[in-house]
Amino acid sequence: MDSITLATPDDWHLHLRDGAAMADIVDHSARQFGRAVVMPNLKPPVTTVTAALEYRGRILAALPDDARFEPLMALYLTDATPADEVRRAAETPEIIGFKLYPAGATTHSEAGVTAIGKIQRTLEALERHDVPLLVHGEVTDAEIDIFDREARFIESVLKPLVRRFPALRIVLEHVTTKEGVEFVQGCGPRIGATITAHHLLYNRNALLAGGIRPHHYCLPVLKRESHRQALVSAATSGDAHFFLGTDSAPHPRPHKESACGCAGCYTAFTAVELYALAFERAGALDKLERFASHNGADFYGLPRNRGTLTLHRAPWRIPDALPFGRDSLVPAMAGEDIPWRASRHPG
Ligand SMILES: NC(=O)N[C@@H](CC(=O)O)C(=O)O
Ligand SMILES: [Zn+2]
Ligand SMILES: [Zn+2]
Repeated sequence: MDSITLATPDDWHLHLRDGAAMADIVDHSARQFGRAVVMPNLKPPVTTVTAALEYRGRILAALPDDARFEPLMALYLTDATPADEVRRAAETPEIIGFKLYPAGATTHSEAGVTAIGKIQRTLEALERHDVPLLVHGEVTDAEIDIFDREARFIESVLKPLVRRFPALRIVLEHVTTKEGVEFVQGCGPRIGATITAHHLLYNRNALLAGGIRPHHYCLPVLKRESHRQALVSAATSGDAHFFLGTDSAPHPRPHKESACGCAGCYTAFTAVELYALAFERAGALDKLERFASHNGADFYGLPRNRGTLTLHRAPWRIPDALPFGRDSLVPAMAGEDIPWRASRHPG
């Protein structure tokens, strides 16, 4: 196959940061996606509808005039989120949901939720107003092995949560394990999961074999090959529970290439091309459109996009680095050739 055309895809999990750095990267997403869920883990975190709408305004202002890109804002849940903020979010179409970061789990999660028991009233309000809960699904206990943190979260937090709030819509963000995939497959249509391109393409050897590769360090951390295979099966199955979320998470190069490097892979520059590579390797390019363009919109009850994106087989070399505010940024597969090239045709 030399080209494949999809309905315009969406990115249901994206980090854009803010300020000059954001302005340097936001168009990478807008060139490929119709919409993106913009994560709220700024400093300080985006905890209110007002702050999210201001942030959204800065994103739109940084885009080229002819861009057709709709940021859908996630709010950052804290121990102190008032039920009233949930009501305001439910009344604001630009807000897609609330993001649960267990405190200490990942980048800028310090202000996150310290114990699920502390937010029961907020969860009740989310369920009542039908506002989705987006979850970074890892426990944070220092004694739990980092490769087991997602599986433990599913047993100790997610399963009880789903039982207690059966009508709550929940997205297990950036699922990385067989346990996560199997849990979501067994749930009804109110539970979904995003899958990143890097977790489809790489296992933990890419991080640790033959040298430590900080640009492959992200959270949840890359897992062993059997988990990657479970993710590929889920993404390419057509199962409506699973949809595209890059978790593209840019960090300045010196913060990645460091004795204590930050977590996050920058995949937005070639996002759909990376997914196409993973689907092609699985012999499932025909399933890419459902995963990238249909399932997420259906889960959120939003219309599918008009317009299309075409992937041409036209190998090209990904740059070694990109501008990122005062610094630079190393994209996924920097310096390597990628077989597909995406071009978007807004409808
Ligand atoms: N995925 C990551 O490794 N990092 C994300 C945070 C997150 O999504 O957990 C970031 O904001 O840098
Ligand atoms: Zn996360
Ligand atoms: Zn993320």
